[in-house]
Amino acid sequence: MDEKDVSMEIQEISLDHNQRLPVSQKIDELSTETQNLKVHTEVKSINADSIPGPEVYDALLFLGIEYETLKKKYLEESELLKKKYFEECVERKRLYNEVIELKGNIRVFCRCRPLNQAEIANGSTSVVDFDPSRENELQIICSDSSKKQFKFDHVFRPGSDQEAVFAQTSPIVTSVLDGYNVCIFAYGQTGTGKTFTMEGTPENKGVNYRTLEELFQISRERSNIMNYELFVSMLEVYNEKIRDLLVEKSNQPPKKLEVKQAAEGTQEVPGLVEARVYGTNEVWGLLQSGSRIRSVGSTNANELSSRSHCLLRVTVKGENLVNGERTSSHLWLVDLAGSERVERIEAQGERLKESQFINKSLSALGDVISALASKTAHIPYRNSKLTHILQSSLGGDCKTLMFVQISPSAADLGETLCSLNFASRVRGIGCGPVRKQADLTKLFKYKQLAEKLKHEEKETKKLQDVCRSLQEKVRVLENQVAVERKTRLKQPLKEKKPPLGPSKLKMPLKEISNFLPPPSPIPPHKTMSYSAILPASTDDKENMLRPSAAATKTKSILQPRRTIAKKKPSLGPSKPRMMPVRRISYLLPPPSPILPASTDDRVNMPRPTAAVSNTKSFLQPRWASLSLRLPQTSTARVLQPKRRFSIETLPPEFNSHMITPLTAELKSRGAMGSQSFVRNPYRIQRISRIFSPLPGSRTASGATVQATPTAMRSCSKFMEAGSLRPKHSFVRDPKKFLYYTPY
Ligand SMILES: Nc1ncnc2c1ncn2[C@@H]1O[C@H](COP(=O)(O)OP(=O)(O)OP(=O)(O)O)[C@@H](O)[C@H]1O
Repeated sequence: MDEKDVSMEIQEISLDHNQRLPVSQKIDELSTETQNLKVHTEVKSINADSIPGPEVYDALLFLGIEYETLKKKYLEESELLKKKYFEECVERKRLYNEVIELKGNIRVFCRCRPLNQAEIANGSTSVVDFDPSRENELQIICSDSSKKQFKFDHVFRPGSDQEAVFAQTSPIVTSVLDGYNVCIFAYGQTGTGKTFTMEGTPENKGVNYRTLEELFQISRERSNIMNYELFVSMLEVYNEKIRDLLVEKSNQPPKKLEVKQAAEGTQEVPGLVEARVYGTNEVWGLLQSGSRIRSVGSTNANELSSRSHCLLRVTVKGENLVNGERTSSHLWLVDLAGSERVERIEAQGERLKESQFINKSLSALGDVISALASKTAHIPYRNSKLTHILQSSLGGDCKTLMFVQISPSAADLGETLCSLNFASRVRGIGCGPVRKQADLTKLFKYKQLAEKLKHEEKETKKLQDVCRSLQEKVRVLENQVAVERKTRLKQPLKEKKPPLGPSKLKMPLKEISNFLPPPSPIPPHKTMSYSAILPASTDDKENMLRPSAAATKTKSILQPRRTIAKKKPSLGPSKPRMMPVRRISYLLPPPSPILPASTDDRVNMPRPTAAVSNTKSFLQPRWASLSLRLPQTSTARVLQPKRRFSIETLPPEFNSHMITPLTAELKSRGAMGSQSFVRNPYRIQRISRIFSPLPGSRTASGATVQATPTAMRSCSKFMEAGSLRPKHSFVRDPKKFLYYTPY
């Protein structure tokens, strides 16, 4: 019986009897007891030693609080540091850009390669001379032993290594991280080291690799506030065709690439490979693979001559982690094809064609640079693929750096001078910040505006002075008028003449259009007063001009300060007497029926025509609108007033001294007469203006005519009412003048 059979038997026994064996039962009981004992012992030991006291809890609590405080402090300080760093970055960016702007947005570095083996073997000598005291200058010894000096932003001598070159270049390339578009290109004769400067060799890596290395380095440094993504594209422009250098060569024909304008206005090449790069390790391999595909050929100037322009584009997309600001900028690193003379390299066939394309695009680049220099409105970017691609990164706010590569060999003297002259022209663009130069044009405009403003201010000041002096004169005259008015008001009482008018008619000077005549030796009934010209019961009464029918009923109207007369058709045979009134408000009759052409009694109005009669009276007023001659015994017919205007007359003693522009002219023509021009009030206006006194002229009595307020008002009034406008706006104030108001 084997072991299997025994266990089967035990199982059967157990199942049969449905109960366990006493041994196994005992074992179970014992194991349970042991377990309980174990737990009991453990619990006992815990109670004794392991439960921490309240001091431990306190300590734990304290540590927890301290941990929280420290954590909070750390977070605060790191925030503060971040902020400070950000501020520093902003300030650095601002200062750096200021420096770049001051130096010029286009900078030119010159690099001279050493004499190569072949040249040394040929016994070629160097024609480039460097003055140790002048770092940025070089001299070219011409064939006639004369020296030509050139100055650039930096000059690298044959001994300068790649590191020294990049040390000067790095501030410009890194501004791409601040959101600026940057373009660096190497220009020069074939075999002068353009590719060496830009690409370099595995032992002496050039600007391209070092740039990416620097960009990675800085983006790592700024990682706490900035997040950068770097992309690389590589293309060549060969015979005016764009070729993607990051696409592996295949049997399929290459994709046709074109320059297109993106929605944001930048120039893009749709379909161009854009490789995201994360570190320097992959970059070198990528650049090398691109360079390998590049079109090269052998010329007698360079065994591995670049037959195309090689463009490396680094796109930087940045996100500011503090303020969320996003930037996207391009850095172009261009290795141009050699600027060689076709005949010099003895190019033929394919090489000749290549050279022609190369020279054409280089000349287009020269044109763009010239246009940028002369700030012409149109920059011919589209004349070549090269300039079209670089459009967004050449000129304006972009930062441009040009390496002009030269050979020291005497054999290359001509080409060297050509390259240096071109580079000098390019540098001319960057003489001073682009924005500053743009401001100069604006500055000139502002200067002109400022001068104009200054002149206008001067004029205004002058006018204000004139206005002030006129106001002063008016004030003086107002006082005089007030005194005169008082005197006149007293006089009629003394002489028992009818009162001049109710005192309530005392109006401010502005509203006074006339004064009553001074007391006259002529009996009252012969003077041109209201009482005289409005007899109560004769025909003359009807002939008198009156303002309205109602007016005649009111006595107050008959005693105005301003005398109102009505013109009559016939005034009788007697010689009319000159009114000593200075101004009379006159109501004009309708023109034709009431103004007989040939009676002495008519109202003789001055007019400047040759037909005017010999009567000099119309010439008497100096500031008068009209001189009025009225008969001593008038038999005027009452006429319906047509128009109302003011007439001024002057006392006869003014006659001989009155000189106005018009009288002078009329006198000289002998054309002064007495013909009335009442019919044409517009002419009156003009005459009134012309009759206004000459500045500073004085009357026989010594009064300054110019200062007479009536004259001023008279003149201004007509100027205002008629087509003749006052010269200056300040005399347009309607309150200052009485108006000639036709009604
Ligand atoms: N500064 C330098 N120091 C040492 N060697 C240099 C220097 N510059 C150029 N060279 C060497 O001169 C040769 C020609 O240089 P490179 O090919 O860069 O000229 P290139 O201007 O690019 O010519 P191409 O326009 O024909 O392409 C290379 O062998 C390069 O290593």
